[in-house]
Amino acid sequence: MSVSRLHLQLFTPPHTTFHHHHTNHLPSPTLSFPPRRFPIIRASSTSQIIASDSNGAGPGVPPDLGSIEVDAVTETELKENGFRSTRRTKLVCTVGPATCGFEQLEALAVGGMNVARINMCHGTREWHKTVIDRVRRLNHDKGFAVAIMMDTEGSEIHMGDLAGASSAKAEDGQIWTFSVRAFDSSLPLPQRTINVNYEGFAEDVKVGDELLVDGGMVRFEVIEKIGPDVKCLCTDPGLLLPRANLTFWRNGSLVRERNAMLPTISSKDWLDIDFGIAEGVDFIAISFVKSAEVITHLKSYIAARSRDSDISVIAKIESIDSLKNLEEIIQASDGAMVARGDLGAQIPLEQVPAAQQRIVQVCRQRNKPVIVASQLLESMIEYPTPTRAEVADVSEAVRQRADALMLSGESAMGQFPDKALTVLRSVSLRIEKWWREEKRYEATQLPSVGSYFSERISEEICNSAAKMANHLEVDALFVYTKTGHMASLLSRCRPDCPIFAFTTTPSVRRRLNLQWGLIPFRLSFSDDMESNLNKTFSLLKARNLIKSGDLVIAVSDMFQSIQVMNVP
Ligand SMILES: Nc1ncnc2c1ncn2[C@@H]1O[C@H](COP(=O)(O)OP(=O)(O)O)[C@@H](O)[C@H]1O
Ligand SMILES: C=C(OP(=O)(O)O)C(=O)O
Ligand SMILES: [K+]
Ligand SMILES: [Mg+2]
Repeated sequence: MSVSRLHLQLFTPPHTTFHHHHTNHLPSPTLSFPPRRFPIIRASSTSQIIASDSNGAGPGVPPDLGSIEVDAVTETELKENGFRSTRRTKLVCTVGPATCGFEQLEALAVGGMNVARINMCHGTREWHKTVIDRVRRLNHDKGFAVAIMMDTEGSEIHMGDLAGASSAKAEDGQIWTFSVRAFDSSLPLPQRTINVNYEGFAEDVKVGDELLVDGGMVRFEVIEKIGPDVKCLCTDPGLLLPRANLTFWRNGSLVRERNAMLPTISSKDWLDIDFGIAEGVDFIAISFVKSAEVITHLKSYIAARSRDSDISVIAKIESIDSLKNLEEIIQASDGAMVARGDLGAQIPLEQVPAAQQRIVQVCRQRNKPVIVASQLLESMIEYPTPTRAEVADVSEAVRQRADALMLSGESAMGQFPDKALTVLRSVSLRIEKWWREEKRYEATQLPSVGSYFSERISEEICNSAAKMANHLEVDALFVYTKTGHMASLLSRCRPDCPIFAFTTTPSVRRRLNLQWGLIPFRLSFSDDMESNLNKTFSLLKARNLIKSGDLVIAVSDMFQSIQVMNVP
């Protein structure tokens, strides 16, 4: 065999960190540590590698073939299409009445759902628990690694439940009453009456204000206030849906009176968060985030409550304040969502695309996963094919290289959840392929994100490894990562080849599912890279996921090196 192996290695103390502000005063880490065990660049024959066994057993001992876990769908995709064409953009599906059954969830998982989202605005905690249990069972029984995201209700102003009706039609010229009264829930609501959840509503609105349902799907004008009741004239007819969001506008701008003082996390949200922690969800998405403090506060709450504090906090960017404080919020969070539904009700619609572009870019720079959400395929709630405009919108999010795309009503209550997922999948694949073929390297500058010198070394290693992978046209990047950090640094570079991320814990593996280009595997590994590589090669080869001769680049967070090699 004429395979060669290139090994670049940097030495820093594994557990010592230097604050980079101090690097002028401290000796360089490379100088203060023992001499290198290997030359910086080494070429060696791969035949040596096969001889040693991962568990320290001698040659000839069969490797533990059952000990690598990869998502069943990804495995099929890798086998059928080879690595290069796997999907890089991740898919989040909101689970609702249309998709909460076990078989329906399975169909979504088979269709490529990476993360299942439950929206605490709707349904009961028992209902959500059933969904969580089903996803867990699906993962356990069928070999998926679908992560669970719980989305809080937040203190938005919204309509009540329509007393059980699935919708109500508001016609042009009709007078409707929006009321903060506590109606008897066992009785039907009086005709053309809508309950509002925000107690200050009747005080805050003024005659002449415009009332927008779901950011303008239906419009009213406030014509009279009578105690707790607000009489409104319908000016743009449409369908009112249970718990639809309400905003009111005066002289062309959003009214933010006492409602702007509502807490980001309401008392009901805290109960939901406790529920999420108890259930061990993987992500908690926080609605209507206004500042970084609320995120920091929640993160310390989670760290104190949950055993391994391994729940990621996603900031939903959907308010004027969240755009104002965007950089700090994203810095404090573990990821963000471009929540275009409410965002489009708070800023003029024509500003939403630029806001999306900026949020995606800031997330990428700060190395945080970002989800583009809401109305991607809205027409598919009712129709089996998307509009051309929707396809163009999905393409744009993929072209911006967002980590993930999300379905809301399309999967929660639409008639074609699986078809909608197929559209996201095929459009993602096509645009990603087009990007690679056109060699559209972006000019995006990736600033350093770490504050410690050792973190900066990891970043430089990942940046270089990704660049080498592109230039050498390797088949895959391998990353051995306990916390997932090195994997995210590679993902941030958006390399041409997929990234096989090996991690030891199931929860890290599930969370990596949200990040662009990562194929997460669970594998127990040691601090010895030689044996990790041997073990991985034999396990993946045994499952026909890689073959002799494939060119890979490997990095790890235990050992600061870049290795280039052919699979033996
Ligand atoms: N758990 C649920 N139970 C009932 N309906 C749901 C549930 N989750 C979502 N839905 C339905 O799907 C629609 C779209 O979901 P989503 O976008 O998450 O919520 P919203 O419209 O409140 O922003 C909701 O308006 C609601 O009609
Ligand atoms: C995703 C969003 O939030 P929710 O569906 O909870 O309103 C949104 O507003 O776009
Ligand atoms: K929500
Ligand atoms: Mg929202």
